[in-house]
Amino acid sequence: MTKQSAVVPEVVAPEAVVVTSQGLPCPLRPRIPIPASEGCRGFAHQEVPTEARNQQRREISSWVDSMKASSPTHIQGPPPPAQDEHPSALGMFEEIVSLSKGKKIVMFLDYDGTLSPIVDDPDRAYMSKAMRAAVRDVAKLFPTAIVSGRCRDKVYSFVRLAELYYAGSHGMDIKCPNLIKYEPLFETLPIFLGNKPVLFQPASEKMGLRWVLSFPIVSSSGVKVAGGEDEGHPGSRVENNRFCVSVHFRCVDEKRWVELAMQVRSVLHDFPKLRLTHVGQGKALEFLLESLVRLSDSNDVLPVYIGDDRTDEDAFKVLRERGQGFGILVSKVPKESHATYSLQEPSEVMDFLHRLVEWKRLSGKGHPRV
Ligand SMILES: O=P(O)(O)OC[C@H]1O[C@H](O[C@H]2O[C@H](CO)[C@@H](O)[C@H](O)[C@H]2O)[C@H](O)[C@@H](O)[C@@H]1O
Repeated sequence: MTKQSAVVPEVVAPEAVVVTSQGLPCPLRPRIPIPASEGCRGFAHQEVPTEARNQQRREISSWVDSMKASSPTHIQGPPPPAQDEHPSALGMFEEIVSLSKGKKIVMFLDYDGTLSPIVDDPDRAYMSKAMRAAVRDVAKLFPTAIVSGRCRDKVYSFVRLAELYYAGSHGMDIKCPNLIKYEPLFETLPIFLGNKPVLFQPASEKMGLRWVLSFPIVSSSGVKVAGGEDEGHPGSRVENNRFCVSVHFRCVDEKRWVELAMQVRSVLHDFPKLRLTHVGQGKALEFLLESLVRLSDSNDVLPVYIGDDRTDEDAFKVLRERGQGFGILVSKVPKESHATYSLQEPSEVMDFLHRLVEWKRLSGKGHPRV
């Protein structure tokens, strides 16, 4: 990262907890069987032995800590200093484009915190017109995918560019562009040709997510956990992302996060197919590389993934493990990351996209192959 002061006054703003219907590892699944409640509105109050409850609290606390540490942040103060481990992608731009020599760049862009600034109200995380224009220009030159935890329709309603790939619900809902403009890249891929969008939905709506959401999420003590007018945890919010649910902590008093996480967990015991977890975007990236663009075996492809939070780490890791392409972390503060480079905020992401377009236009004839 670029400049940073020694002490950065910072309010840590946590990522949402994600409840997903995918069968992912589940660090927060209750270890103690809790009797099922009758019906779905009420959740039976149960006595959990004190030692077990303390153990649960310790687990949750450490999970909440890791969520804080890996989440997008609000910075109040001067920008952070250079971070050697993840040098600025703008500062290293020449090196980056030299890595792409003879390769086809494929762009993967996270949405929240990458293309739009983090804001308190998830429904108002708008993308600027200038950013939309930058993404549109990039997509004219390189295959470009938006990879998001949000429901695909929602992220599309913010981005509104039909020529992109969209992976919503952390990769559980993937759609190709209506019009494929990259035939020269995909000559071996009849799946893309013919103007037919391709959908990939590994999760199933039969898993009951809609049913869960049609009721208030109520804790075992009868307190509504999240969503709307919530007396128990003011500021909390549940977001329906179609194949997963986000429970937002950002506007909840930090002292209540552990309690809120414990309530979310206790509520979920009646829904065995749902998991409370951090999910990642790595699977979406792999799917797009392997199953859709079928570029994974290709040595002449350079995937570039830009993202800001823990779910993006998964994708950075995939790229590192493949030894293919690289991740760019969007963060104002130093973080442990599998990314190779960094950018501080969405405005720098836009600068990077502009430079990529300018470089491509100067160096090539608008053909995707470098
Ligand atoms: O993968 P992403 O596109 O980054 O989606 C991850 C989550 O993004 C949204 O939440 C985050 O942004 C909100 C708006 O700035 C912010 O209020 C919230 O605190 C952030 O966690 C989205 O609302 C979630 O559903 C996504 O899981």
